[in-house]
Amino acid sequence: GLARPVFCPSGHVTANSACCALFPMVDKLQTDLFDGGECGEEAHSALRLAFHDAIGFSLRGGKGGGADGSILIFNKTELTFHANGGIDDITSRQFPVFQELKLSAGDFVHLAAAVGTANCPGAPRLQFMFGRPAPKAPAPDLTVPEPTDSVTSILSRFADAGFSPREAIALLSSHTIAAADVVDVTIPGTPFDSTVGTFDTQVFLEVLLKGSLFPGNGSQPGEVVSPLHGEMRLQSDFALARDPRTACFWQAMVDDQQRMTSEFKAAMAKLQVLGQDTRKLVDCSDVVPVPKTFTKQIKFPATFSKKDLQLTCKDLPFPNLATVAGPAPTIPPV
Ligand code: HEM
Ligand SMILES: [Ca+2]
Repeated sequence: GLARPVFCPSGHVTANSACCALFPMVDKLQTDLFDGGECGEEAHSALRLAFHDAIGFSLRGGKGGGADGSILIFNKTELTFHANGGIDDITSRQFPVFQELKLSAGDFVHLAAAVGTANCPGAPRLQFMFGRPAPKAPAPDLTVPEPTDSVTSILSRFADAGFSPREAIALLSSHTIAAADVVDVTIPGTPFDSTVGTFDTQVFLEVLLKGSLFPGNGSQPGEVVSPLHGEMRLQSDFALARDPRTACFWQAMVDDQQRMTSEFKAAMAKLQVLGQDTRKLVDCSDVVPVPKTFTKQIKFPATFSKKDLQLTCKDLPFPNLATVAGPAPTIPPV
C-alpha cells in the first residue's frame, strides 16, 4: 500500500525514514559548497560533474560504472582525460565536504547535482535516489562527448549510454546555467547564454542566432562564432541546434519552459542512476529543495530579432518573441 509520511527528528517530512539522514546533509551542502544556496559556479559545476561521472557507462558494458561517483574517488585517473578539463576545480571543492558526510561517492556527486541545480530559478526539482554502493574502478577515457565531436559521434555516444537524440537535447538544457573556463583560457567563466543564473530556455534561443564574433582570444578548438560579446558558443551546441536529426527537438524548447524542464527532469532521472540497480535504491527526492519558479517571457537579446535566426527545422513555426530594449549587451563573466 501507500507509504505513510515519516516525520524526521529534524522536523522534515519524507516518504521513507531512510531519507531523514539526508536533510542535514543537504543543509551542509548548501552552506559549505553552494555559498548558502546560490546558483553560482559550484552549482553549475556540480551538474557538469554529475554528467561526466554518469556518462562513463555503456549498455554493452566495459565503459565504467555510470553514476557511481568514480570521478570523485578515481580523480587521479579520470581528471587526466581531455574532456574533463576544468573539472579539477569542482572535485577539489567537493572532496573535503564529501569526506565529512557519510555518503557513498555516487550518492554525494548526484545529491550535490540535484541540490545545486535546485538553487537555479526555473530548474525542475530533480529526482534523488539514495543508496549507491562505492565505485569499483575509474571509467575509461573517451566516454564524455567533446565540443569538437561531430553530431554523429555525439549521438552515438549518447545512444550507447541509452539516450535518444531527443533525450540528448533535453540534457543539454543544462547549458542554460553553464560557463566555460578552459575552452578559451584567457576568458574563464564565459557563459553559454545571457542568463547563466537562471534555468530558462534562453540558451536554446541564443544558440540559434547567427554568430559574428569570438569573445576572447580568437578561435579555439570546439568554439564557433557567438552572437554576443562575452558569450561562448560551443561547436557541438551550434551543430546540434541545426542538424536535421535534432534541430526540431532544439527549436521546440525555445519558448516552452514546461517542456524543457519536464524533459530535462526525466532525462536526468535516467542519467543519475545509470549503471545502478534501482531496486536497491530508495527514492529520497523529497530531500531536494524546491526550486524557485521562472515565469518571465524570454526575449531576443537587445538588437536581435527573427531576422538573425538560422533555422533548419521545417516542421515547427518559430514563436513570436519580443526584443530587449537598448544596445547589444556584453555578457559579464561568472
Ligand atoms: C554534447 C554533449 C556536451 C558537450 C560537448 C559539452 C561540453 C561542455 C564544455 C566544453 C563545457 C565548458 C567547460 C569549460 O571550459 O570549463 C561545458 C560546460 C558545462 N556543461 Fe556541458 N557538454 C555536453 C553536455 C552536457 C550535459 C549532458 C550536461 C548536464 C546534464 C552538461 C552540463 C554542463 C554544465 C552545467 C557546464 C558548466 C559548468 C560550469 O559553469 O562550471 N553538459 N560543457
Ligand atoms: Ca539561462
